[in-house]
Amino acid sequence: MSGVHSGIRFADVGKTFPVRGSGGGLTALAGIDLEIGAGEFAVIVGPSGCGKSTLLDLLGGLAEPDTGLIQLDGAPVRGPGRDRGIVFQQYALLPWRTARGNVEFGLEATGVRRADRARRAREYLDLVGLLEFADRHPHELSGGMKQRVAIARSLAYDPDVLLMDEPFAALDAQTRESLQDELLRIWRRTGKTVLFITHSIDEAVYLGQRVVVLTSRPGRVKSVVDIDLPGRDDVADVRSTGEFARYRHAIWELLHDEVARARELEKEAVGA
Ligand SMILES: Nc1ncnc2c1ncn2[C@@H]1O[C@H](COP(=O)(O)OP(=O)(O)OP(=O)(O)O)[C@@H](O)[C@H]1O
Repeated sequence: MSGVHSGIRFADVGKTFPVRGSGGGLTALAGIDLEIGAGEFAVIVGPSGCGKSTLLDLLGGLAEPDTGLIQLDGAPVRGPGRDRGIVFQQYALLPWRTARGNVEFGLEATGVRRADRARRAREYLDLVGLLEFADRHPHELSGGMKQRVAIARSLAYDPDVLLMDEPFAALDAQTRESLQDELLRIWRRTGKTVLFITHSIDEAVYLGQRVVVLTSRPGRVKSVVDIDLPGRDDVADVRSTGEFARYRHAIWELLHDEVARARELEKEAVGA
């Protein structure tokens, strides 16, 4: 929608939050260098509090970096925009609107004509398999369905990039796995660039073409792991394969020390 989508670039990005009463600051991210190609599915993992959400907020234009540069398609990010859709852990649906009404909501603000809104809402509810539930309100939908509505709502703008901050964390294991498959299917069909945050190593290995491991705070890129599971679509239960286990273990090892360090930091903060 915004010309040719050529990808995302973080160059030496840092973010420090002021700490009230101390005169100092808390550095959430420091020296982040990362490039994500157009159409790539990248997953970010890291210990709690290492700045994952902050990284996504910066790319979403919800916050500004203190140092460095974030570029989308070669141009600096200067605020939120319809070229980036965001899906959070909590569905953030409007309770008084139906599934269809929620998907149409964002389009209303952007001046899309009524007939076009209805067409797009139908198209994207169909894409997430919820066409039959279009007239239900959020309280009549399961958690997984609500999250699918939220995904449809983000996709309806036709953003180039989908930013997902632990979107499946609140769901039960089975629903989570089926939404992972659904997301992969949608990603393949739409060719969107996806940046996905998770705490689950399994989820990261299952979804990502690359898994970016961040250090404990301040978050830096510790390692980027290429995931190559060629048999993913042919194997009934790819999570049980030796290859999957090897990737899982490699990322676990990378994370292990960082999680321990993050715990120490937490203890120090409480003791301070
Ligand atoms: N607006 C803010 N003001 C002050 N501190 C903040 C703000 N937002 C985040 N932080 C702090 O910055 C650090 C990074 O937070 P962030 O939410 O990005 O981490 P995270 O890796 O997403 O954590 P989690 O895995 O627990 O969700 C944390 O220590 C957090 O307390």
